[in-house]
Amino acid sequence: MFKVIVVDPISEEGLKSLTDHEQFEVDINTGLSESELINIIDSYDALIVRSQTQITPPILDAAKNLRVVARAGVGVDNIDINYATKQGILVINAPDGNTISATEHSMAMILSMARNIPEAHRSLQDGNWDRKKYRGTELYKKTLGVIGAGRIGLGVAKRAQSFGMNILAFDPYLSSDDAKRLEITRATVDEIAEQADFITVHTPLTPKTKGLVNEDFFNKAKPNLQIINVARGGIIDEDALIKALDEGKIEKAALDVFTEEPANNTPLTQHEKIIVTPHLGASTIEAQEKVAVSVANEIIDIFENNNVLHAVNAPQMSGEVEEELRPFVELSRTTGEVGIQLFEKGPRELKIKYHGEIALDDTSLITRQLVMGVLQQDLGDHVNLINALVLLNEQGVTYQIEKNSKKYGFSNYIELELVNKEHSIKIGSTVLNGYGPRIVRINDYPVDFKPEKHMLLIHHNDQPGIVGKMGQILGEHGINIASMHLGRHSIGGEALMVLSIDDEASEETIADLFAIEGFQSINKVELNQSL
Ligand SMILES: NC(=O)c1ccc[n+]([C@@H]2O[C@H](COP(=O)([O-])OP(=O)(O)OC[C@H]3O[C@@H](n4cnc5c(N)ncnc54)[C@H](O)[C@@H]3O)[C@@H](O)[C@H]2O)c1
Ligand SMILES: O=C(O)[C@H](O)COP(=O)(O)O
Repeated sequence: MFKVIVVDPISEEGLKSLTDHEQFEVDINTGLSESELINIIDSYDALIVRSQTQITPPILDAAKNLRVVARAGVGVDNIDINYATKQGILVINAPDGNTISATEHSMAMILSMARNIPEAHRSLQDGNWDRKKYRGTELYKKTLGVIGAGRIGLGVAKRAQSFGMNILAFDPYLSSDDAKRLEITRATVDEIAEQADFITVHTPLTPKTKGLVNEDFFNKAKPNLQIINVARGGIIDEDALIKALDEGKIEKAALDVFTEEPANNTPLTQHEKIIVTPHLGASTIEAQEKVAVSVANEIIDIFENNNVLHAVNAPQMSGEVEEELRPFVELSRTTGEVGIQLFEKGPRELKIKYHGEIALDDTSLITRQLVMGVLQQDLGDHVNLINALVLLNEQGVTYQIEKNSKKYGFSNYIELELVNKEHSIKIGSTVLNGYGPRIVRINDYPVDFKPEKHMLLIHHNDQPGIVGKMGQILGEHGINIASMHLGRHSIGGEALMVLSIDDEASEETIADLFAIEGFQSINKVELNQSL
């Protein structure tokens, strides 16, 4: 049984797949303070939020069993993603469930602002009939600047085009082909500031977008500019906005979102040139149901099938992709496990190479598996696919990836090199058609073995009789040899022997083996499981 807690108001209808599921117990407990949530969070496997509840490091520290934080909506700025990642907690969102509602709300804000609807409504309710004061502006043939042309930004652009508006858009990811197809003109932030009559922002709030619209921007703006923010408070610098309105540098603003929420009786909510709504962009019956259905179904899929569709802090994973990559996934973790056990001191750098067909795939999952294999030796089960790269960085180990689609003797080849100041070691592995995963290189030795649970890697001189002596000693210690592979540079030179044995070799066994003349070093390699 998995326990899920819902801490913000979410459509209960939309959560039905989860609440009706026999494997899940769902508690709805909204409006908790941070300390109240800290007191109860350790018994939950998954947590569902909207934008109200801040998911802070102390909450994540207390969440000893938490595997997933699910955001029933788009913006994840209320969740400390870096901390969740470090703790190995998966964060997912529902990226498209509220797109239409937020798009329509943006249009409602633009139209309300252009035609003074909230002010005129209030005035009429106060008993006035003032037609002159509330004269508005047409959208037709005006220029709309869209900053952030993603789902909502492009949705607004499309609707504004149907009003006859020209669209300028700034988004680093908007290609010229897409812009052409959508009849949108790509522009810089400055060009938008200088040319737009209306501006709407639809980026996430990030260090880069915080204050993207600022005093400098307003200094370049046209005096008739009307600007809206239905994305996140802070993308438009709030002090600069008030100053620009007060100094008549721009005409009006419409805000659905604020740096501090709830925003009650603030200079922004009370300003006569700003119309406001209390973060209502996603507040429709339809959007709330869609985001709830999305997170509920995804939580079930994660716990039942390990499928992750909308990961915020992990590579996308699905049963299908994993099935396709399964031999590589297991091989790469094992390659990491073997590598770290052959490397005596801690590595400072990992050099990862993908050659052949595998280089054409998205290898992010495989890289994380390699790193997990390396780190789990020292950090244990705490390391998972979510936090592997963060923990590697915390250990002071850098990594680099090289990809080359040219074949390297095999149709696919993965190489892990562990490096520190004193030495380095290379482990090469592949998946052989019909034979499965193999380790095919250790440093300069060509080898060919299937990694098994208990192994010994022995550097020795290539001389007659050595194998017999070794078999005898292992036999005396009651250890059966499952397989043996030899790799050497030249006859009579240095050689490498890889033994798979049925039981773990004790220190005593290894000491006895080491006494054999010609044995130079023995590395015991213990895997979590055989491949
Ligand atoms: N008011 C509400 O209730 C409400 C509802 C839904 C979404 N939102 C907010 O709207 C925002 C956009 O949502 P979306 O669904 O369109 O997301 P999206 O991911 O589809 O689009 C965001 C776009 O912003 C672009 N972008 C990122 N950094 C940028 C930068 N520095 N400059 C320009 N563009 C940049 C991205 O390339 C992307 O195209 C999010 O912050 C979300 O939280 C608010
Ligand atoms: O990012 C979002 O999805 C919106 O801001 C909606 O937030 P809400 O779920 O708190 O309404």
